[in-house]
Amino acid sequence: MAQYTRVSGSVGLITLQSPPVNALSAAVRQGIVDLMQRALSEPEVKSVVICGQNGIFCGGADIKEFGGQMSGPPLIPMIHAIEAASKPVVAAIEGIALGGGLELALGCHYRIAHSKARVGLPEVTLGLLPGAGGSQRLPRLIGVPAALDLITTGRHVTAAEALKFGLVDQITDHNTVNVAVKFAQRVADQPLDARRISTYPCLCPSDVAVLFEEVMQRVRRTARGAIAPIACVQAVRAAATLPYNQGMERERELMATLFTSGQARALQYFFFAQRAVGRWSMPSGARWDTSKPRPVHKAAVIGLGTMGRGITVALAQAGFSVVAVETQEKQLMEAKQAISGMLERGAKRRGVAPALDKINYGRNIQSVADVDLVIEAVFEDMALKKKVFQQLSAVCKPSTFLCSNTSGLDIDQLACQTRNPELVVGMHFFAPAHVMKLLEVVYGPKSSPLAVATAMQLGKKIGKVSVAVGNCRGFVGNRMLKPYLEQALFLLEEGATPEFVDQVLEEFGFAMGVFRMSDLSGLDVGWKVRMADGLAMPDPTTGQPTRLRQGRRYSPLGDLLCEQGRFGQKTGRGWYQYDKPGSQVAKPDPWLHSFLDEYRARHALVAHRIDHQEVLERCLYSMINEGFRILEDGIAAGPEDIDVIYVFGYSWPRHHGGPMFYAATVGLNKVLERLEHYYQAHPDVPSLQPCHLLRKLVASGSPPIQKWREVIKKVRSQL
Ligand SMILES: CCC/C=C/C(=O)SCCNC(=O)CCNC(=O)[C@H](O)C(C)(C)COP(=O)([O-])OP(=O)([O-])OC[C@H]1O[C@@H](n2cnc3c(N)ncnc32)[C@H](O)[C@@H]1OP(=O)([O-])[O-]
Repeated sequence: MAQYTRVSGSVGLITLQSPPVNALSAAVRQGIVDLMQRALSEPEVKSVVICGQNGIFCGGADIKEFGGQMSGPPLIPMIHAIEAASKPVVAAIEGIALGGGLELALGCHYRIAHSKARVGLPEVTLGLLPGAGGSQRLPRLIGVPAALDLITTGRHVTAAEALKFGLVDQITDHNTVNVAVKFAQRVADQPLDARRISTYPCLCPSDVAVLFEEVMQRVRRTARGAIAPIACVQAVRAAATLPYNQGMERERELMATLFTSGQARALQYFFFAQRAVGRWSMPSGARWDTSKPRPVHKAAVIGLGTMGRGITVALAQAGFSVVAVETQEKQLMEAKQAISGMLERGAKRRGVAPALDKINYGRNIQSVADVDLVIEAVFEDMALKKKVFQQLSAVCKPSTFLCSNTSGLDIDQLACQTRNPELVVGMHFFAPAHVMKLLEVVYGPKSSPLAVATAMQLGKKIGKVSVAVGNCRGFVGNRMLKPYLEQALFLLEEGATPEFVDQVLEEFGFAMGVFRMSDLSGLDVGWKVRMADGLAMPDPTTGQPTRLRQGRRYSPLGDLLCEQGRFGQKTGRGWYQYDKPGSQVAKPDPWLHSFLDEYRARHALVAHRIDHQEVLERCLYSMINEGFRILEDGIAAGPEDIDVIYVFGYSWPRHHGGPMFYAATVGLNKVLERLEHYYQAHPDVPSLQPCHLLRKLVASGSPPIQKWREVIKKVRSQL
């Protein structure tokens, strides 16, 4: 919807009204079309201002409309009509002008922005391109290099940067609508021919062909299979090489392909999934909207290893007072230096002062007595963590929330060490903790909704996408990773090479295949965990064969490499070889290939030809199957939680939506059928056995992902 008022006698003011972000829904577009006609037909009106209500200009096209039948006036002719208007039209940009919102502003003859406004063309992040003339007008206004940057990255720019580009005509610290109205009065009788961006020539640098080639190469490298960034480059190239009308035709063709693509559906699903995880719920019925968080002013971090340092930086940068505790003097000094360096570099990047004074360092746990929330980040060892929780419980105020940064240990066991187990939750950060967006907030059986709400709120304040999950070994992310890693090892045993498995996964869109990732993070990390679990050594008492542990198939390949000191990049050898320890350039290692041959011969394994499809299906479907088990167990409330965890924490390619969305696009019956096939071939691998919920969903006709929660509820109620 949109509202019309006449202000200062001669200015027609059109206000977009569609909370929360004044998206260009069918009703809003109809409103703009009708009210523009009205403003142009009223003789007293000499100029027009378009603004948005509640200090927000426009968040772009209404993404909710994309899935269904589009109705109402289309955007392109609406924007053309504004540009062709005989009276000056001024966009008064407050808050944001994004996507179609900025394209609307580009159709206006002038743009006035508030100094705190942000503008951008983020369509690429939704699998689209700026298809309402944005790809053609922006390069004509700000030049090809800047337009390519904005359109291919989708980044939002500040009003100051927009002014520098010439994207807006003026910025103001005052009431933007008032300033725009005065401006509109001033330009009321000025000629408009020079203000219609579609008539501008597209000014290109002399080496424009080289520029396009470079950008295309960069985009192909970083897009990891995403098609929208490539189409964005092609659309801008059309602006640079074709007359406006032909460029618009090219924009339309490219947009038509993107609009109906699976990638656009996945990215738009993911947009809403990211927001859905904030509306968390617990199996007890506690929810985000009925559980109030308690404010946290002062926090503490215990243990200043890699994770503790990152968490301290994240807290300090967000403005929290932090008590950072490390009992070892040498570690404390090193940590202090490292944290200061991280804060200084971050502040320099953001052009602010480093938050060094937000942190008080100490060696004594007593110094956390008065904090509101503690994040324990000591070594991943249950006995050690239990001891720390006992101490914290004795030292802290009774109301202090006690959180553990663990990647998979039992939160309940830690809660049991404290006086107030209801105030204990897990906060699983991902390394580097001040950079990675994901936070798993883990509730145990005793955790109160208050504690979950407070941890979720804290996560939001430090810029994380927080997902509330239940307590089980590995929580959601690492629990699903286990069958994926396991399949990758089995594939090596059966004839594949690390290079081939990685290549398939990287072609799918992962930033790194499983073996390159393992070399980067260090093979010894998992080895230590497997040793603690009694898995890494064959059991001499039972005489079990080495490829069978605890009753199921087990691959000792990783353990065997570790026994040889091959820990990955840090030792210069792992699944690959490196020029020297610490080097990042992975090269295939002939030694490893012979080692695999010998291993297969020793275990009488006959290598067979493993193709692309088998790698992808076994690695991904076994992981997805675990995802269904997680939903069945109530560890994640819905598929969106799993998908957000995987995209933000495990570099799952966003244009595939996340593992659960991917399963829905492949077809649940196909996933089920292939899992059955592989389970039959490998009956000693329980993770390949299709789980009950997957069967139930298929039996219910494979409903769309948005309806899975209903089936999940039924399955859980029957348990
Ligand atoms: C076809 C021609 C070409 C044009 C293409 C386009 O324009 S493509 C579009 C290009 N535009 C973009 O890509 C911009 C996408 N939006 C954003 O980046 C951010 O939402 C924000 C920066 C506008 C506000 O951030 P913030 O942290 O302050 O708030 P928040 O993020 O929590 O959102 C609040 C609520 O608004 C909802 N909602 C938001 N936008 C839209 C929308 N366009 N539509 C529908 N809904 C939208 C959002 O779902 C949420 O709903 P909930 O969960 O409360 O029910």
